Amino acid sequence: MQYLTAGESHGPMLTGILTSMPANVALNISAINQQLALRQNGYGRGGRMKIEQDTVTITAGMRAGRTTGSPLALLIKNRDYAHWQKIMGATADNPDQLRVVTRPRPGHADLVGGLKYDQQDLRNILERASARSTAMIVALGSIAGQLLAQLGIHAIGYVTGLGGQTLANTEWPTNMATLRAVVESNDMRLPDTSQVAAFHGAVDAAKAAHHTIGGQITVQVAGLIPGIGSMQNWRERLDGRLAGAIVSIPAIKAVSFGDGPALGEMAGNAAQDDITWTPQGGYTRASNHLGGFEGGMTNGQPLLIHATMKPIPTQPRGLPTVDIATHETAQAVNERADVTAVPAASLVAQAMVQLTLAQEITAQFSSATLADLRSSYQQFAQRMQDRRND
Ligand SMILES: Cc1cc2nc3c(=O)[nH]c(=O)nc-3n(C[C@H](O)[C@H](O)[C@H](O)COP(=O)(O)O)c2cc1C
Ligand SMILES: C=C(O[C@@H]1CC(C(=O)O)=C[C@@H](OP(=O)(O)O)[C@H]1O)C(=O)O
Repeated sequence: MQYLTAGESHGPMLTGILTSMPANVALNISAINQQLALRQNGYGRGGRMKIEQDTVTITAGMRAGRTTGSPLALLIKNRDYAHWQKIMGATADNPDQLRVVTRPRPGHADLVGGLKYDQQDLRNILERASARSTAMIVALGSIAGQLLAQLGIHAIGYVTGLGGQTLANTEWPTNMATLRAVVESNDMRLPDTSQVAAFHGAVDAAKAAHHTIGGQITVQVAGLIPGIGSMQNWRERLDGRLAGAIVSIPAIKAVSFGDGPALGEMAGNAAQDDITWTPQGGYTRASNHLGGFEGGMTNGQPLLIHATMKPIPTQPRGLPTVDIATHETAQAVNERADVTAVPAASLVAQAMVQLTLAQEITAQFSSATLADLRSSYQQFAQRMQDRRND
């Protein structure tokens, strides 16, 4: 399974391709659109999210509501394109309307990208570096999620910290359906709704102070059997592949599993997950310090993946920079921006986890059709279960 996206932030549309999706999966398009709406809904987003109303159109790989096994092609239109058509250079004969960007923003791709691709107009970099592309990632991830759900695997991304404020309570629901209902009930994607007002306050304070904030995200995955991924070679370690996928999300600067950085401070005998066995339940663990991975393989515990998002780089009061046209000291361009996008990024992280798991599972098991995948996955699950009980 492979996926790619194309499209500029203020261009006409985003395009996505997803290959090797098993045949005969009934896709729920309104469920994809619901995820797109949730991605837009996060508290702290800028004016752009008032313009867009993302919905997906699937133009290939599906007939009569079911996948055919052919590559899926997706498109999401950019409503904002109506305002940017001239600036985006829809025709070659309007160079004076291009609104050239020459003052790169520290923390964005503008300067390095401009140098690398030899662009004097940094818009040619920022348009594609923009996290607008994450709308398509969420659509693709939702499709991967629908496939995983057929195997009883469910992922949810949520926010656990914002601008230095972190959730103290770790007693939020462990049942995935309840957790999802709580997370999707509030525009901060918090698993603890008693904290929503405080987190809104952090966004409001940042906005009033003319700066931006980052935060902390967790993606939790339930229902995975042990033995997905492998210790045989570094590329096959699933925890490594997930970490790479998460860090590829714009503005994500750190990723960890289970107790994460705290593991480095713990005594060795307290940092592992002791193994127990009962005739009824087979092998079990009383704890999940390691976040569901041993040797790069799932160990049957829920996955707990944490990510840190840096503050949005575009500042209402542009940061010190250099104008690339003159080399003079300048104030960075102030494109309209989000105060924070941690809630949206938690959905993007969820999508990247869904895509990576779907990639891994369709590679490990026979997957031309959903029936093939189900039977080979269940056969393996049974073998792991038998081993646990023998
Ligand atoms: C959902 C989402 C929304 C974002 N919104 C903005 C924004 O409004 N303004 C901005 O400067 N950066 C925004 N970013 C972050 C930039 O896209 C990112 O910092 C930039 O592409 C450089 O990549 P890097 O931070 O990974 O180095 C957003 C990121 C995400 C995931
Ligand atoms: C468009 C999206 O996010 C954008 C990501 C982004 C950036 O620089 O990454 C900059 C902003 O775009 P604009 O300059 O048009 O306001 C965000 O709104 C989106 O999430 O759909």
